[in-house]
Amino acid sequence: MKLKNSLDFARNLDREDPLRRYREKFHIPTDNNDMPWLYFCGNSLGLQPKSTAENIQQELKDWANLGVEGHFEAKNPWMPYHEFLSDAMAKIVGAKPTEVVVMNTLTTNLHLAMVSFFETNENRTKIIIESDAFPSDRYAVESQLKFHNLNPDDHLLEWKPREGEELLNYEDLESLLDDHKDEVSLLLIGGVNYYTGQFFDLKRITELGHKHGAKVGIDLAHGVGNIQPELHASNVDFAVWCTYKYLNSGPGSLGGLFVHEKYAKNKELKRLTGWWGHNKDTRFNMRQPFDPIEGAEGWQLSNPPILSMAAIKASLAIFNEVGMVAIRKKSKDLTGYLEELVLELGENVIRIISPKNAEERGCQLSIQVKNANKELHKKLSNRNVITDWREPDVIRVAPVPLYNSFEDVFRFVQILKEEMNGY
Ligand SMILES: Cc1ncc(COP(=O)(O)O)c(C=O)c1O
Ligand SMILES: Nc1c(O)cccc1C(=O)C[C@H](N)C(=O)O
Repeated sequence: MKLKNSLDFARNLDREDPLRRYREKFHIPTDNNDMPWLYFCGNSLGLQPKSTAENIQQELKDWANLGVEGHFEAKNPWMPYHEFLSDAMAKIVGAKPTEVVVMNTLTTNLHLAMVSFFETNENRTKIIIESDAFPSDRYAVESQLKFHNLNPDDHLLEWKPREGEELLNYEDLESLLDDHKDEVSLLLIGGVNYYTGQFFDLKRITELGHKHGAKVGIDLAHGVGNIQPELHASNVDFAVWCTYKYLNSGPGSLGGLFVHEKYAKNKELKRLTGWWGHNKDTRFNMRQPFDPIEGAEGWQLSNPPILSMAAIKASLAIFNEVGMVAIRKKSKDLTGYLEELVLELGENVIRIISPKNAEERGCQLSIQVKNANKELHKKLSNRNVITDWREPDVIRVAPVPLYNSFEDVFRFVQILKEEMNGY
């Protein structure tokens, strides 16, 4: 019998992996000897699909040959280009195509959504976020409060972990809502927390929020393409995400917005507007009063950058082919294997703060090594192991099912073991 902790065992898992051929579809960075890096940073910037260049080239070619006529005559006409992304994106987040749109970037979309869904009245003035929300989310929320002349010190509430713990408990969220009865207007939660990797029960959170009269928004930066958020069924009011992490669409690429179908026809909802959100039939008549497109498209402002969208289109084609069910299945196996090998290093020297239950996390494990500091992360990088360090003391490791292998995981743990010596 092969030992789990052996290269042979890992290679065997790769041979049996139904998704193994997808690794070939990505550019994996290599060292000077053409050895592939051990890349575990798809939670920050996903790797480039080989089909991306071809997709972008098509649009460059059409622009060169057609100029402005490309809006209608390009192989993929630019005028409706964002629509080509909606079906695949909707499947990934568990939504109806009319509930999603690709536009802007994450933080911009968060602001636009808060303009619509953070409504205040005399009593309801507060927003709840996770105490360890990603900084950009916190800054965005603080600035929205200030925009409404509300002091964040009084109106920003934090859902905190218990003393000595990292993960959040739903009972504590409920107590927080009870303690601030009728005061909370919006709950904004990271669907998968960037630091711990905790994947929240979105349906449960939404039910809690709605029961207390609050709207619920989800930041899916670390969730999209990683877990299955089932946005429509969860009944969340809105969600926002980026596409440069697990959706592999390139640095600074566009974000996404989900607005639940129940708001599709609501033209009274406050929003910031632009011409791309206007009724497509009359957009070019000009001089029309604003008439929002029904659904998420009605939140668009500008005509979108086609070159970035071409990269997203390339990546979504892969997701569409594989499907989130198969991706999630491999993800649980791959991260489960990583967890097993890491725990063998000894719980007295290493600790995983991500949830133990695979249903409550995505692919990322957040690891603490006793007495280690950022130097350890540097040592790993020097050996072409790409992870990231998040202050104060966590190494985030995200094996991505589309391009990481069980062998990558095995090799990572071997190197970690060697470099941990001395801490
Ligand atoms: C949870 C979360 N929110 C917000 C951001 C900021 O995204 P962007 O720079 O695309 O607005 C990120 C990533 O950078 C993130 O992980
Ligand atoms: N987008 C990034 C960038 O351009 C530079 C550095 C980091 C990022 C990230 O996306 C960080 C990521 N959101 C995180 O969870 O830490």
